[in-house]
Amino acid sequence: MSAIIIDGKAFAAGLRERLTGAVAAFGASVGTAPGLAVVLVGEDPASQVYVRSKAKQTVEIGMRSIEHKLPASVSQRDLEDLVRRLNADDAVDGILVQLPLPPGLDATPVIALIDPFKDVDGLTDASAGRLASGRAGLVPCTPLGAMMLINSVLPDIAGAEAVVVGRSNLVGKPIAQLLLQQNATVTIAHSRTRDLAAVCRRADILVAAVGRPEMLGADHVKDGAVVIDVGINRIPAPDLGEGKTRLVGDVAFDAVVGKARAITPVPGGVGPMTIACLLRNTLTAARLRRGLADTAV
Ligand SMILES: Nc1nc(=O)c2c([nH]1)NC[C@@H]1CN(c3ccc(C(=O)N[C@@H](CCC(=O)O)C(=O)O)cc3)C=[N+]21
Ligand SMILES: [Mg+2]
Repeated sequence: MSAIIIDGKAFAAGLRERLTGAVAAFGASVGTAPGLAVVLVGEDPASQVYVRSKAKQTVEIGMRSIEHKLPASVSQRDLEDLVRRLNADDAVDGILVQLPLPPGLDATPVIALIDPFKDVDGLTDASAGRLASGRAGLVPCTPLGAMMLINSVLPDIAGAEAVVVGRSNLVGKPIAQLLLQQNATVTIAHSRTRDLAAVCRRADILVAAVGRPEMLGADHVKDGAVVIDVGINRIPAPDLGEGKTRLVGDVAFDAVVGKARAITPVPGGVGPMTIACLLRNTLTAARLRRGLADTAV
C-alpha cells in the first residue's frame, strides 16, 4: 500500500488563492483591506525569515502588512505600549508578536494584552477559553492548518480514535480541542505516558507535536493511520556538507510512509499551512470586529 503524501504546500497555495477573492470582496464592501500587524523584536535570523515570508504573503493576497521591528534592547514597557497602540488602531485587524522574544522580555504579559478580537495567533486566554467551550473565536494557526489537512483526507472523523502526542498550549491542546469538536475520541499523550507506542497504535489519526526529531517510528503507527507531523526540527546534515542542516519532523517519515494511509511531509506539510491560516485568521478578525459573518473561503 502506498501512502497519500498530503501536500500542505499546495493546499496552502489553494487557500491563499481563495483568500485573495474573499479579501477583494471584503475590500469592495468595507472600503479597506484587512490589516495584519507583525511585531518582531531582535534579530534572530529564523524569526526574520518567518516575518519576511508572512509580510510577503499578506501583501500577495491583497491585505495590508504593518511591520514593527524593535531592537532586542527594547523595554518590556515599550513593547507593551506598542501592543496597546495596535489594539487601539482601527487600521489594524490582526496582531502577531513573533515568538520567542529575546531573553529578558516576558511574552506572557505581552500576549495577555492583545485584544482577543485581534488575536490572530489564537494565543490569548480568551481565545483558548472560547475554543475549549466550543464558541466562535480565533483558533491558533498551526492547529487550524493541521485540521484542514486531516479533513482533506478524512472529511468525517466522528468516532475515530485520535491520538495527539504533545500537550503544549500552542499546538497539542488546541488540536485536541478541534478533534473533539468534530467528535473524534481524543487521547493526549506526552512524555509521562506509559507505553507510548501502544497508545499511538490505537490511533486512526496520529498527530505528532512533541518537538523531538523523528521520535515516532513504525512501532507507533497502526496500518492505515493518517499521520500528521507538526514537528519542525533543524538537525545537522553532515552528508550535505560541513555545517549543513536539514528539516525533519517528529515522525521518522521513511519508516512510517509504508504503513500510513496518508502522511504529511516535513517540509511541505503543516508548516506552510501555519502562515496561510494566519492570513485566514486576519480575514476572520476583520469580519468579526465589524459584526460581519465569517463565511467559508
Ligand atoms: N507568534 C508566533 N506565531 C507563530 O505561528 C510562530 C511564531 N510566533 N514563532 C515561530 C513559529 C514557527 N512558525 C512556522 C511558520 C511556518 C513554517 C513553514 O512554512 N515551514 C516550512 C519550511 C520552512 C523552512 O524551510 O525553514 C515547511 O514546513 O515546509 C514553519 C514554522 C510559526 N511560528
Ligand atoms: Mg511541515
